[in-house]
Amino acid sequence: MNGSAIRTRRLVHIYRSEGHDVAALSGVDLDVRSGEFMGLLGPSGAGKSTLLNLLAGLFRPSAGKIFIDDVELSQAPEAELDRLLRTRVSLLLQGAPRNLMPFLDPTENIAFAQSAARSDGVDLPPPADVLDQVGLAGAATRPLSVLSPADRQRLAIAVAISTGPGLILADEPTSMLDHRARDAILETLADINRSTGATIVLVTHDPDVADFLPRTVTIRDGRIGGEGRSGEEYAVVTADGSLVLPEHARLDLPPGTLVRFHLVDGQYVLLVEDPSRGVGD
Ligand SMILES: Nc1ncnc2c1ncn2[C@@H]1O[C@H](COP(=O)(O)OP(=O)(O)OP(=O)(O)O)[C@@H](O)[C@H]1O
Repeated sequence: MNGSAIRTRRLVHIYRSEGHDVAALSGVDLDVRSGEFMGLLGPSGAGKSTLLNLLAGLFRPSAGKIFIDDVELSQAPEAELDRLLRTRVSLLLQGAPRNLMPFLDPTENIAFAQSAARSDGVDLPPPADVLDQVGLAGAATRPLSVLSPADRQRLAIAVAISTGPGLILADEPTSMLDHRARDAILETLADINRSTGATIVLVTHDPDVADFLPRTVTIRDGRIGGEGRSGEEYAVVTADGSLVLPEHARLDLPPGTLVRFHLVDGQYVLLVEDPSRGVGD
């Protein structure tokens, strides 16, 4: 199965609460290719969870567009949207227990997660195969209370993949785990990405998780603040032609700094104007 592609254009989200509005996203243009495994980084309150929830269709953006494959979420008829989000998109909430039924064993949790898609006539693998895929074959009928935190997270992942999604959205799937468990969960997700081709977008605060991922996008103040590719940091030109400075350059280049773009041997070089030079010097 192919992974889903994501495209957002000028995505804006404003939370309206009594007395004041909060602009959580202020114009996000994000492209994720089918089958990518990528991370969303950024400081607390930057808008990562809001973006993830919008991609999962949990609520509608205040403005802008979200495409999952060729479907624009705000234009899709309700029934098509429901079906797309139920069959193609899985959201893994932060904290394994929020994704699980505590009184059901692992096999029953998978069967429960699959029940709606099965009644739509979708052909799905048996729960035992899904548990095997995440390394939980030996825990099929164990009560959740005896599973380790890492195994509970594996089960939450199993639930997320049990409907054969093309897109897995995971909110901090490795938080609250020790380093060994974290690395094992990342390997499990990487294996799912390779074997099923599903696109995976995960939110993380952990620099070690970011280093593991082939691509990261940093959200800052509700905008795309930069991109990382295999450890290399890049600034990103936005749709309106502006360039968000990397955090470290902001200290040296305060607002109002003049810069020139020079083309030298086919490469752009950014030259910072000497602030002591007056107009007409
Ligand atoms: N339901 C809500 N009502 C009002 N404001 C909200 C709501 N949810 C989030 N916000 C605000 O929107 C902004 C973005 O929040 P969001 O949770 O998306 O950030 P985040 O990057 O995921 O942060 P964290 O890493 O702490 O989870 C913040 O200023 C937050 O306070």
